[in-house]
Amino acid sequence: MTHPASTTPAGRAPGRSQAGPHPLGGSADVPVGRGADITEAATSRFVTIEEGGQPLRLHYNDCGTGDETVVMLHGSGPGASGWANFNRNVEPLVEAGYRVVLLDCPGWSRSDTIVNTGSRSALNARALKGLMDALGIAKAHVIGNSMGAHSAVAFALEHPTRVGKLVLMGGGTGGTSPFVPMPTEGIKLIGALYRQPTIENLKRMMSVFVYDTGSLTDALYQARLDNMLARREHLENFVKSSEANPKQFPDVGHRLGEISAPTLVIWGRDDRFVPLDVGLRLVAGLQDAELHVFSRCGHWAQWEHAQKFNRMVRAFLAD
Ligand SMILES: O=C(O)CCC(=O)/C=C/C=C(\O)C(=O)O
Repeated sequence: MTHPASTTPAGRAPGRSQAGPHPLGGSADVPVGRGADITEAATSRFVTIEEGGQPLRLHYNDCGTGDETVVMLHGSGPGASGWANFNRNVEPLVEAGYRVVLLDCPGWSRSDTIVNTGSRSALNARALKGLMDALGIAKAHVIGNSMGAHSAVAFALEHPTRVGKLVLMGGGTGGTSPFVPMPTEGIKLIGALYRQPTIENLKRMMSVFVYDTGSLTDALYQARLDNMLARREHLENFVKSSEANPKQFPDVGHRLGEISAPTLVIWGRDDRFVPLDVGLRLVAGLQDAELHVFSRCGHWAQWEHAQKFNRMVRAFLAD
């Protein structure tokens, strides 16, 4: 894989964690503890790792304290971020005693931009390893949504001793569905939105994204649009990456049997981005997996059915 240097100004020492805004004070390296307000601003951090011989600055949110860490990896939509994807899922895990880390993958939100011509699943897995190494996290449970699930599987394949349990929603491997025309309608709408980032195209994408569009507020649309337009280079570089390599998320179905990590697979029956049969492939291929399907649910199970999702994940991780 080759890619131009990221936009990070040279000279930052890889592996050093740097504070983002931290109104609660305290060390840049100390996550916000239980009980303190868990907000995006209070938990915002930066770390610089090395990728392809270049410094790559990553943004992440570090929430709670605990002996066990849960890392959450977001999806590939324009304007996505760890916080945008998982803000309904952080506090229940912090309250259960976990440290929760939300990574913004390279090319999203406040992480450095990048043109990726290889496997984006593998790139994100390297970023996760670099983050964990920088933070001294030896092992973590990994929760991945869509692209985040593809990346979690790539990480488990490359670093099996660094993974506790996996929770995969709406993703986990690329490949062709035997039942649904590809690219799916949702993936086509994501591509259109990257190329023409307008509120109209955002609403078109989100109208397919979740089952109950009544839950999508103007505030959510605006926040998402602001996120998208704040980093136009991310949008442009996603398009360049896809043109250079249309298979950003390769099919690793033939390698799923290598993964022994206990895995909870969760899908929306009405997922119009990554179809349910990918979930069936995961359960069939992984060594130790179980599947839960939500009816009345699209591509964002952790958001659309947050309370039940959080209860299930807490029980699965504690088991
Ligand atoms: O192309 C794939 O297989 C992955 C698609 C994907 O990751 C989409 C996710 C979108 C979001 O999570 C989002 O827009 O928040």
